[in-house]
Amino acid sequence: MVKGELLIGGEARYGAGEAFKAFDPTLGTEIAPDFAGANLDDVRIACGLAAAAFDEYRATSLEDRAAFLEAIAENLERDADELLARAGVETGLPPARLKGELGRTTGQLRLFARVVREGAYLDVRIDHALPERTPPRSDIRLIHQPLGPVVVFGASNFPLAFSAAGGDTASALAAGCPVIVKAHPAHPGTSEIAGRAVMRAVAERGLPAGVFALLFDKGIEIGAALTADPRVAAVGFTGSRRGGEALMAIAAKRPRPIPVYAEMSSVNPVLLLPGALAERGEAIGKAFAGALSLGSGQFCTNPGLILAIGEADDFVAGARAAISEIAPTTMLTPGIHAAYRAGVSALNDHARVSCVVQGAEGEGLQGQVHLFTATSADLRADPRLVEEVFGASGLLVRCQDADDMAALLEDLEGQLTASVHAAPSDYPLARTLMPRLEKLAGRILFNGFGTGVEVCDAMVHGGPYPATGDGRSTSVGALAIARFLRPVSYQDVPAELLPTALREDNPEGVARRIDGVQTAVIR
Ligand SMILES: NC(=O)C1=CN([C@@H]2O[C@H](COP(=O)(O)OP(=O)(O)OC[C@H]3O[C@@H](n4cnc5c(N)ncnc54)[C@H](OP(=O)(O)O)[C@@H]3O)[C@@H](O)[C@H]2O)C=CC1
Ligand SMILES: O=C(O)CCC(=O)C(=O)O
Repeated sequence: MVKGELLIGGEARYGAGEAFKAFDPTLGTEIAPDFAGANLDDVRIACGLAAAAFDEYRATSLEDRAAFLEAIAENLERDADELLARAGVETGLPPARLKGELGRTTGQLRLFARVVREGAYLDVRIDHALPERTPPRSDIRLIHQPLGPVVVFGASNFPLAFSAAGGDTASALAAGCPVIVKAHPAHPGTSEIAGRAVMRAVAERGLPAGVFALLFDKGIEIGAALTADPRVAAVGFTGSRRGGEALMAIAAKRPRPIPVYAEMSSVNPVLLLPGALAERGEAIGKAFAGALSLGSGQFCTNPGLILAIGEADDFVAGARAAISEIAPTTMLTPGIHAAYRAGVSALNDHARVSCVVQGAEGEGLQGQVHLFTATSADLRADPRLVEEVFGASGLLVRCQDADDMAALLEDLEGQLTASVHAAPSDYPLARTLMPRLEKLAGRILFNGFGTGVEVCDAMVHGGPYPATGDGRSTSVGALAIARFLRPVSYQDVPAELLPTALREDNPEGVARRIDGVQTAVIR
C-alpha cells in the first residue's frame, strides 16, 4: 500500500520535509498520495540506526544472510501485482518490460543468496605459521569484511532492478552492509512498495531494524547529506554524469573520503567491420534499430555511437527502414524528455551532422527515435558530438579505413560496452582492435548490442571513467559484492577470536586457499 511514508528503523512514518507527488508521464498528471520528504534529522536518525545495526548484521551467518535475501525476493513476488501496476503508472514502461525487470530483481537477490551461502566471495586465505623458517613466519589469515552502511540512489530508468530493492541494495546487503536508499522521485510509490518488502523481510528474519531505510526527497539536499554523513561507508549511484560527479566531490571532501560507485555516462560504441557489413549490413541495421529504441533508448547501455568503415549503405538502408516504422514511446520524466529533445535539436542544428532517419513523431512526453550521421573528420572537429544523448538517438560515423576507426577509438572516453560486428574475414582486423577495446570498456561483445545486461557470475557492468567512477568494479553480477568489502588480515590471532571462516574447523564450509592450495566448498 502506497502511503507516501519514509521507512526508518522498521517503521513507516511521514517525513517533515517538503512533500511532492509522483507523476504519470503517459497522462501528464500528478498521482496521489503526497510523499512527505525527509529532513536532515531523518538522515541523522537513519544513519545512526544503520551504524548501530552494522555489527549485529555483519555477524549474521552466511545461511541467515542468504535466507534474508531470499525473503526479500519472496516478498517482492507477493507484492508483484501492486508493484507492477504502480511502476507502470509512474514510469510509462510497458507491462512486459516491468514483469521482466521484476524477474531480474528477484533473480539477482537469489543470485546473491547463492554467492553468500557459498562463501567463496570472502576469498579466505590461510598461511599457516612457519616457526622453523628463518626468519620464522607468523600465522596469517585473510578474509573480506563489509565496509559499513551504504547509501543507494535509485535510478530513474530501472524502477525495480536498479532501485530500492535493486542490484546495489542486493549486493550491499549480501556483503553485510546496512542500506539506506534515497528513492528516485520519478517512481516514489514503486520505491515504497519495494522498500516495504525489504523492511518486512528484516523483521521476519529477526534482523536489527537499522539494516534498511528508505528516504524521499524531490531535491538533492537529502542525497548530499547522506553522502556526507560520517557513518556512511560507500555510495551506489546510477544516473547522470553531473549527479555522479557531484556525489563523488562530496565524498572526496569528507574528513574520511569514501568510495562512490557511480554509473554515469556511456555511448557504447558499435564497430561495423567491412566483412560483416558486406555479409549482413541490412540485418545489422534492423537489429540496431531495435536496440536503439528499446525502452525509449533510456538505457546506459544504449548504442549511441556507431563507427563504420566506408559508407555502410546496407546498414543505413536496414536501419532507415526499421526506424521509420518505430512508434514513439513515453519517456520517464519531463526532465529526461526535455534533455533528450535538447540533445536531438543540437544534433539537428549542427552544421556537420545530418539526420539519416527519424521515427514517427510523438506527443506529450513521447520520444522520437533518431539516427544521425557525420564523418570521422566531423567528430574530430567537434568532440562534443560523442557526448551521451540519453534516449533513442544514435550517431553513425563513417570512417575512411581501419586506421581512421582505430584512431577515433583512441580518443573516446571510458565506456560500459563496446560491440563489434565482424565476419570471420574481419578477425585479423578485430584482433588489432582488441587491445584498445580492453582498455576502453567494461564489456566487449561481438555481433550484438549491449542493452539487457545478463545477471550472472561473469558479467561486468562497469567501465573506465566516466562510464563509472571506478572502473575496477561492476554494478551487475556476482562480482558486484566486492565493491562493498575490504580485506582484513589476522596475524597470530587466537582461534577463539577469529571469524568462523578462518578457524581450522571451518564450520560454514567455505572454500579457502590454504598454504597456497585452493580448497573446494565443503557442502
Ligand atoms: N547513464 C545512465 O545510466 C543514466 C543516465 N541518466 C542521465 O541523467 C539525466 C537525468 O536523469 P536522472 O535519472 O534523474 O539522473 P540524476 O543524476 O539527475 O539523478 C539521479 C539521482 O541522484 C540525485 N542527485 C542528482 N544530483 C545530485 C546532487 N548533486 N546531489 C545529491 N543528489 C543528486 C537525484 O536526486 P533528485 O532527482 O531528487 O534531484 C536522483 O535521486 C538523464 O537525462 C540522463 O542524461 C539517467 C539515468 C541513467
Ligand atoms: O541494459 C541493462 O540491462 C542495464 C542498463 C543500465 O544499467 C542502465 O540503463 O542504467
